[in-house]
Amino acid sequence: MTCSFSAAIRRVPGGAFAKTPKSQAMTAVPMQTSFGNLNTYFGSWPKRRSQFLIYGCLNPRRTNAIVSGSQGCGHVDIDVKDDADSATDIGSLYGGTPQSFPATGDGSSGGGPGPAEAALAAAHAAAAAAKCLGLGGVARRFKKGQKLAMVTAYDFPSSRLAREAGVELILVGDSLGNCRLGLPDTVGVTMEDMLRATSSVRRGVEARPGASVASPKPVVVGDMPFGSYLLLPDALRNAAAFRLAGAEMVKMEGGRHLAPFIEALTRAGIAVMGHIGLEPQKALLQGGLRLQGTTARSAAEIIRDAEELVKAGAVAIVIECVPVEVASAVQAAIPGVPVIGIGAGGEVAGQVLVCDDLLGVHGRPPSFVKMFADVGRVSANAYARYVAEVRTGEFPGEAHGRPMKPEELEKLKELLPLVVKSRASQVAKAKPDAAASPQGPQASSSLAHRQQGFVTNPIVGLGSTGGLGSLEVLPGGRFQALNFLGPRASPTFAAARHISQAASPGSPRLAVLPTRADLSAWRREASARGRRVALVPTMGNLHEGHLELVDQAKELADEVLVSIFVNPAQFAAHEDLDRYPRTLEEDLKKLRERGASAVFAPTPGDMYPHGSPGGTVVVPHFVQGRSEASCRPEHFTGVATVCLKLFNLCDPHVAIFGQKDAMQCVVIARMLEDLMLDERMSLVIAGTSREADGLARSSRNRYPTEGMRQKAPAIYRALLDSVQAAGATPLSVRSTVHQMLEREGMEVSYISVADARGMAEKPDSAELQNSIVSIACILKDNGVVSRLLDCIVVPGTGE
Ligand SMILES: Nc1nc(=O)c2c([nH]1)NC[C@@H]1CN(c3ccc(C(=O)N[C@@H](CCC(=O)O)C(=O)O)cc3)CN21
Ligand SMILES: CC(C)C(=O)C(=O)O
Repeated sequence: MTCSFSAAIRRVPGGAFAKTPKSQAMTAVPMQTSFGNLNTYFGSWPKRRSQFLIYGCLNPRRTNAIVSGSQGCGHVDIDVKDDADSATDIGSLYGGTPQSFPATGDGSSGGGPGPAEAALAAAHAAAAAAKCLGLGGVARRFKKGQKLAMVTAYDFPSSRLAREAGVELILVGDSLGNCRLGLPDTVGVTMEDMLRATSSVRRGVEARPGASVASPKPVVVGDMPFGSYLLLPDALRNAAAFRLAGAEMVKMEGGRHLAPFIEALTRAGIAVMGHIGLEPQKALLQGGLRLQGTTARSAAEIIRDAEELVKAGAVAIVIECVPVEVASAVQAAIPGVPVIGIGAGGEVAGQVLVCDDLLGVHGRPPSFVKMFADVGRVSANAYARYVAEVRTGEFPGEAHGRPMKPEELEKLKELLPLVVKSRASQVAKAKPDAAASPQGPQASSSLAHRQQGFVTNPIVGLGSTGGLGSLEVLPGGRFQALNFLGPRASPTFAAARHISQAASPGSPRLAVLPTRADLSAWRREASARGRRVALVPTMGNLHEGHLELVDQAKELADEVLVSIFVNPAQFAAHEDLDRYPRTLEEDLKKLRERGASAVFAPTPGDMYPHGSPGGTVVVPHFVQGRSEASCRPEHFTGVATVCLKLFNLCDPHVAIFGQKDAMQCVVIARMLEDLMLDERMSLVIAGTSREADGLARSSRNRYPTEGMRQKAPAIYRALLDSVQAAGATPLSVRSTVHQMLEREGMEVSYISVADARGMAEKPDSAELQNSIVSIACILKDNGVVSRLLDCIVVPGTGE
């Protein structure tokens, strides 16, 4: 430790400590300082060490007490061995003996580290995490051949996440403009924007990391925005502003013409990172955001630029969007300086990516980006759930609010008897028995939904004839009313859609995906483009009901993927698997006209490589023996299994089913919940699509003879009449429907009035609200037998 009394440790904006010249008259880095000491000017200083330097105090506990919040200014210059990667130098600075990290699981000490060793290890880890990697640390890792990871950050949380992940460098990129400010490109970003971002990023780096983080703090690089370094004085002033805002280095786009700037900045104590290849601030002159250095001549220019920048003092170089070989040659030409590539291959010292690109939150990432997570999608689901839960009253729940102390509440009631009493009593009464609450519709209905976890659109199935209204089953298996009614039902809307399709000839194009491999390629492309995907699973033989699902899917996502697969596993041996109508060409034509994006039409062998149903199946036990499952015991296992396969393959944001197959909807909703798929997708149940006379549309409607067709609408009429009758109960519905349909000569396989969530049959005299009334009928005519299904949902009260 040598004392030369030439520098001061100052607290800089953002709270970090930096080493600066003692007097303002001096250059940023004192001329007499040793080369080895240079690095100490470019990192920010760990608080403990700075405090020691400021006060020259050997007792760290005492300094903690003295310094907090002070604007420290001292005068000790020390020759710090910049060894931020080893956890020893804080100890030696304070006079401790260097300790080696206790080896975990070391048998010699008889069963791992004891409490003292563990505490020491934790202390070392904390000390390491509190340090700054600094330019010296980066240089050391580079010399050791370790690859360097740099990522952009623009604010506190993105910086904290990057720091906790252990990146070496954080770039406060001017991509702030297009990524976070909604600008068309990076050109409109101002110094003000960048400084605010830089100080926030600095705070994220300084925030106390999670307990498991042992890596030192990364170096923060400020990206000089367009126009901030046109003239040398601008460059100096603006770079200094970055330094004060918390950046340890600045990055500038440009070739050898920047050499004098880099020399001047370096002389002023500001480290510079060059940026060559694609320079987005110059995109207009470079022919757009495209690959650079594609010719031998231009590649050679780039390599010379790199050499000149390094000669001028650049401590690192970003190279963007050039062929792999060019980036590799740049690194070879400047072996002493790390080259950080983006879209430039792996033969360089490190990589940089825009955080929004790797997280999947940027709409249009460049093609060289790898998306490491689909955070955009996770977020979209979270927002959708939030909105839905606010609307249904599910949120806030009891855990999300605080009650008033009873005695204060009493006093308040006395003060304001009219206002307070009524509300408090409502809540108090509604709680124990929500459904039976005689209170206002608001309180009782929202609590009823919560109890049942079920919200219905009151119009679904009740008196409507078209495919109107729909239910969304939210993550967590809840149903939410979706309002497709307005625009869909209006003729103007239909006309507008017609015109918009006609106006773009040749599109929409329908991708036909006959194999899993085709699907997977299509799906990846959709992901890469940040497109939301809605899946409409079908067995083909498409009718208007399916096409209405496609319409609704278009409202919910960017791409509509329709699967067409006649699933052998859901047909029992005696059922009509072989006779099931297969009309692929017609189906494709209809989907093309309707504007679906893609059709996945696999073979049974592709879906069941080990034969159907295969060794592993999904069994929805909870419906066994109930309504449709009582007739077709294996059917729902086949349905759930194939849907799970389809969800895994298609990875949709949302899947849409028609409500007509009520039990199927309940089975899928429950599967999503039980197998925790609801974390990544939601389910929308669309209202049953009906012919003008009320007959539910079905792929099987081709079967009925003309005579059957005449009779079939009686099914829906019977359902409606029975539930709308005054004082209707589950018992009355069951018996009325039976009588009405048997009078028509139909055979009722079952008529079920079930709890909408679990499909448990409701007791005879239970409330009819929140039930699914479902039916299967057998029609016979001239030796032809047909089985027709229908259902309606009876909504809860108060909606
Ligand atoms: N989100 C985001 N990611 C970035 O990587 C990034 C930004 N924004 N903004 C600032 C600059 C601009 N960058 C970009 C932006 C787009 C392409 C791009 O689309 N390139 C085409 C290459 C076309 C060609 O080679 O001709 C591509 O398809 O990747 C490249 C770099 C890199 N930077
Ligand atoms: C793409 C990287 C290198 C960048 O300059 C930015 O994010 O602004």
